[in-house]
Amino acid sequence: MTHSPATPSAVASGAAARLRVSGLSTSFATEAGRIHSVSDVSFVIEPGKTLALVGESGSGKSVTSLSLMGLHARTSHAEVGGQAIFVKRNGEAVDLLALKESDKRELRGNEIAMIFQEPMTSLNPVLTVGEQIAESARLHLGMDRRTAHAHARRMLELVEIPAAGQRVNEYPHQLSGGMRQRVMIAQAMACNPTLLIADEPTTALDVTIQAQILALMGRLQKETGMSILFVTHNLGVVAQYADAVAVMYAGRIVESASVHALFAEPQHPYTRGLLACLPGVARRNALAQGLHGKPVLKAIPGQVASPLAPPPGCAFAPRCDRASADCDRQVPKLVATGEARLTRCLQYVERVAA
Ligand SMILES: Nc1ncnc2c1ncn2[C@@H]1O[C@H](COP(=O)(O)OP(=O)(O)OP(=O)(O)O)[C@@H](O)[C@H]1O
Repeated sequence: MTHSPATPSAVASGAAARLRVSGLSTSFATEAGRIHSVSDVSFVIEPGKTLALVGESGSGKSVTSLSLMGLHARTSHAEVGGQAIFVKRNGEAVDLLALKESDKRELRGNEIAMIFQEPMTSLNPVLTVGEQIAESARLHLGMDRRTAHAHARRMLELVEIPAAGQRVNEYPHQLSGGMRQRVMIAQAMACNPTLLIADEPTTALDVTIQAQILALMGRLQKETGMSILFVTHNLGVVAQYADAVAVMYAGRIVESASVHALFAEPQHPYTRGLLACLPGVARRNALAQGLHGKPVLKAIPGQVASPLAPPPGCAFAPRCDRASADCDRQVPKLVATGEARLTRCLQYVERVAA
């Protein structure tokens, strides 16, 4: 394990944190060399709040969430450094990155649950949905078979699956995509997690179903007080469902702020570019419209730097219309630029230092 120097915590408001990630870095050994997919990522998620991790494809969002859960394939030769302090239900603080595998397994599916974009890759095709939900209840809550089955049915009702008594005995392939995503959420909620990591959970669904699933997650969050780390590339979803947002570019967080502050006054040139790429109406109405405005990230001219050969300075500099020669020399630090706001741009480093 490597350890990066401490950096300021993103979107820190002084409130107690459910999860405080500091200096998370992940690299993979590949035939072409070591790939640094995530570098020095820091953020805070408060109890009952949602932090959206947003960025273009390949920016390191999924690697960040998988690193927190210790879910990289052994064959990827992942090296993960930094700290991720998670506060358990009983108030005990543990570093997720330093836990033994058995302790990690105990937390996963119990205090921390995860849902992904494609439920078919996570659900077991040869078990009924009821058996799968019941299995985690038996494992983590110590329920006997009969109680766990009843619990599974209650969970399907909780996620508003009609005819739950019948569905509980069906196999994943018998359900629609939206229903399968509800089953994943039911499975995730079966042990009443305090942190839900949702990696693009609605991207594969059509807009109406997306809205229903996101509304369901919002309701469950209100009822249970769980925190959510929401990985997405959809700014509309961010605007409508998150409290705070961290924007990733080429493996680093380049800006973090409350959702309102970020949409009202984006600071980093990359964030400004992302928002400028949105259609005018969608941008103006993003906070109000959310999902129905469909403001999905659009391409900014130029290409994302290769993680195999990152530029020595700011990775966004080659695409940035405000870059100066200094930007190519050093990676800017993430600096506090306002209340619960951080930006990684030389312009702000200089402004804060002045
Ligand atoms: N196991 C691995 N081995 C080598 N490189 C990897 C591995 N997993 C991810 N990467 C690389 O790390 C970078 C970040 O990938 P990641 O999947 O986190 O991006 P993302 O922001 O989640 O993108 P998307 O929205 O497309 O899922 C990419 O360049 C990817 O190719």
